Amino acid sequence: MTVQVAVVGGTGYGGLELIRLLHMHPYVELTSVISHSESGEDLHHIYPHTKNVVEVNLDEWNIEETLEEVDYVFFSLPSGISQKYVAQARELGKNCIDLSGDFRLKQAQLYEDWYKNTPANEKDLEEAVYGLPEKNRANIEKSSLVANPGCYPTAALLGLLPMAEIEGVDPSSVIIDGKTGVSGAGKSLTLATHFTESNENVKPYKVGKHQHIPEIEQLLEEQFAKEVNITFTPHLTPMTRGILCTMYVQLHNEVTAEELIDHYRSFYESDSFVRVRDAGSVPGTKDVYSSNFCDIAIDVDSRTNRVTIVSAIDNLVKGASGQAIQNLNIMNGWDERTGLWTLPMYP
Ligand SMILES: NC(=O)C1=CN([C@@H]2O[C@H](COP(=O)(O)OP(=O)(O)OC[C@H]3O[C@@H](n4cnc5c(N)ncnc54)[C@H](OP(=O)(O)O)[C@@H]3O)[C@@H](O)[C@H]2O)C=CC1
Ligand SMILES: CC(=O)N[C@@H](CCC(=O)OP(=O)(O)O)C(=O)O
Repeated sequence: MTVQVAVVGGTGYGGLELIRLLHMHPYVELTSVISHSESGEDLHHIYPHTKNVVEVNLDEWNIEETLEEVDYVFFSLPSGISQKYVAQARELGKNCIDLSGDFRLKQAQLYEDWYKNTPANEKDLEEAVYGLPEKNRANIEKSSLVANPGCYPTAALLGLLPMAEIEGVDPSSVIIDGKTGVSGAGKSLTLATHFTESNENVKPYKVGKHQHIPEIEQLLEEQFAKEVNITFTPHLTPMTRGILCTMYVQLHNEVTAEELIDHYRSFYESDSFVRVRDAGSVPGTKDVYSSNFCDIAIDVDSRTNRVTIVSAIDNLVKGASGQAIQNLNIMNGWDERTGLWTLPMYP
């Protein structure tokens, strides 16, 4: 029942979170952690908190040797870089789960426009399955290349998908106000993530230009079966982990918050990681910290007939590495919660 797994990009934040979570997985043997910058080093020399618990020596990317015994490869590399390594692994017949944005957008031109990079090869793009289990479970089961969703799209889509079944909802009325912790930017320092810039500050960034806009629209278009243009503004906030999306949708029929809550609960009946709040209760990022949960609240403003939806995730878990492991579980026919069923860390 055990599968052999490798992580590529082992010293980045996503890679490190994969290592932490895979260590708790009963059916996984972490055979290799591949690092371009630190190969040959023991992991605990770079990250002393791993000592005596996960003892690995970092491998270099040597496709034939390091991946020989491996069944599944997690890629936690920057967008634009990942596609090249994924293509090599797929030539060897490896199952791949990619955390970057390289395989999420089905239209190559959209990828070029928003990521300003060359798109992945046509065959891999066509075969990649968008790894949002709550939407795509049946396709993920059969897939050998999973494009793990972006962090904001995970939070936004889980909050918005059930609205497609509410009569008279125009998805182009959707406004998403997103807030993220600084770990969302990865471990490399930039001026924006510098302590003196991000501490005691909340700041919008990539206004109207964020690469997750076409990803959210692509999935909403599938769900609503019509063209969708959304407004999305992300904000950097002074916390380490967490994504909170507060979203507004215009209603054209009269629906109560209680009716919507009932609808959301039946929509997510089989989805263990989505928790819908009772009326009047709203989640914060702390309610899901270090866990694979997505907590959702819904309210209706009867004065404006607008719905407010709040969705909270941990960007590194449900927004990246936890969801990637949820996808591994689905690909193997295991209970989706395997290795992930933990309480959020609180306070
Ligand atoms: N952080 C987050 O919350 C989320 C991240 N993602 C996506 O996951 C991926 C990883 O993100 P994250 O871990 O945060 O980023 P980091 O910058 O923390 O890590 C990326 C790692 O990739 C490796 N790497 C960097 N440049 C190159 C290169 N030119 N060639 C080969 N390897 C390289 C390095 O690890 P090494 O030297 O060890 O190989 C680096 O540490 C990205 O695509 C990101 O967009 C998706 C959702 C959420
Ligand atoms: C704080 C911060 O900068 N967060 C990043 C998260 C992006 C990410 O991880 O997404 P991709 O995988 O689509 O590149 C951002 O907003 O661009």
